[in-house]
Amino acid sequence: MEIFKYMEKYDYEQVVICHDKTSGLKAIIGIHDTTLGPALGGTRMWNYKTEEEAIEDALRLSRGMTYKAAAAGLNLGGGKTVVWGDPKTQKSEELWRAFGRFVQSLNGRYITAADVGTVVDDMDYIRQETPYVVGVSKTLGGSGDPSPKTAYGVFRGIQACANEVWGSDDITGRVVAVQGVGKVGYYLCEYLHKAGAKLIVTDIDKEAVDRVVREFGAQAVGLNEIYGVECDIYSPNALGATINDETIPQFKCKIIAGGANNQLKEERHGDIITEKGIIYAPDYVINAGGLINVADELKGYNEERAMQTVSKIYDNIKKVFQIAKRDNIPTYKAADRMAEERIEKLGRVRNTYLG
Ligand SMILES: NC(=O)C1=CN([C@@H]2O[C@H](COP(=O)(O)OP(=O)(O)OC[C@H]3O[C@@H](n4cnc5c(N)ncnc54)[C@H](O)[C@@H]3O)[C@@H](O)[C@H]2O)C=CC1
Ligand SMILES: O=C(O)CCC(=O)C(=O)O
Repeated sequence: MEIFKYMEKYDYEQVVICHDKTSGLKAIIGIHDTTLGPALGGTRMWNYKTEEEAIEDALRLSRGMTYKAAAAGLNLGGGKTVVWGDPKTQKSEELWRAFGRFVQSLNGRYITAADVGTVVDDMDYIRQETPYVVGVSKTLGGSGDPSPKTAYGVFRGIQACANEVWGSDDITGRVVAVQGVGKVGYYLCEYLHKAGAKLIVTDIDKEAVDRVVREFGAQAVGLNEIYGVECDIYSPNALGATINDETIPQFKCKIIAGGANNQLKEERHGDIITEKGIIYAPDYVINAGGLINVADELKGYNEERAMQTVSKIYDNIKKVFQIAKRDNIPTYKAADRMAEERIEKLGRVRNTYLG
């Protein structure tokens, strides 16, 4: 991979390669854009096959965070770390503390958090070396598991979609097909059930399915059946890339709105569902509740305030729809435009010399 070519193409600011022999730390911090504020994004620990794969992931993910933060209305830029290693066998206190010292050396340009392969305990070790980490334990002033907040944001996004399609936030009697009833999916089902929706669910974890059937009266279906069920809303909360050439012909829904990351297999699938008349809530706008929640820690965590900000995902989704109509483009492109416009305008505002 030609790093500078890639950085130039997508306008990256910085890539930091961190190594510590004692702990075996191999980490790559990607800082994409800090126009709006310090770059915030989680640390992913993964056993990448190659060095190149790890660098590519750090870059791709950090750029995604720029868009997520900008679209959420946060004063934050985009960053992400990948730690190259097996999260099951290669974690240690010294590894996280070595990493924490690298984060500290950036003096607040980058703030880390948890991601795939990392948990609150890892963040607590990092906190011993730097204040530039969020998603730490509640006893350290942190906000704990972000999943319920992510689910609340997805629920608010679904209400915005309902309003767009049926002219009302009320989802009483609407049928929602929920794929994945893990952390986010479970809490989402709870919100939907309380709001009077009917649930059809699937998950590879039978116990997780049984729980939502028992608690929320959901109907369980097979893993591949979920795409073709008669429903009003399809809500992906498990895997990425479930909007693809195989699934699109099966969809009977009017709305796609869920918490999973990277839902469109390819961008063109966003065009195809728009042509089919399906309203799509762009993933990084609707699933920003976790980010909004951890970002609140920077002000001294206040759960009520965090929930109020998460609730605004309703307005963010509505704004995406307005831009899509204004510019006659699919919603996934409108989301990018909304984020880019905010960065550009505020970037210019922040150019003013303050003396
Ligand atoms: N937890 C959070 O706050 C956030 C999560 N996300 C995204 O939301 C999605 C769900 O995240 P979590 O709930 O935290 O993860 P999780 O691991 O708790 O839940 C995912 C669920 O999907 C199920 N699953 C896996 N493969 C499946 C398949 N082929 N068909 C049906 N179900 C399948 C798993 O068994 C599991 O129950 C992920 O894409 C994640 O990246 C995005 C933003 C924040
Ligand atoms: O929710 C978190 O813990 C950090 C935010 C983040 O990295 C993400 O939303 O992907």
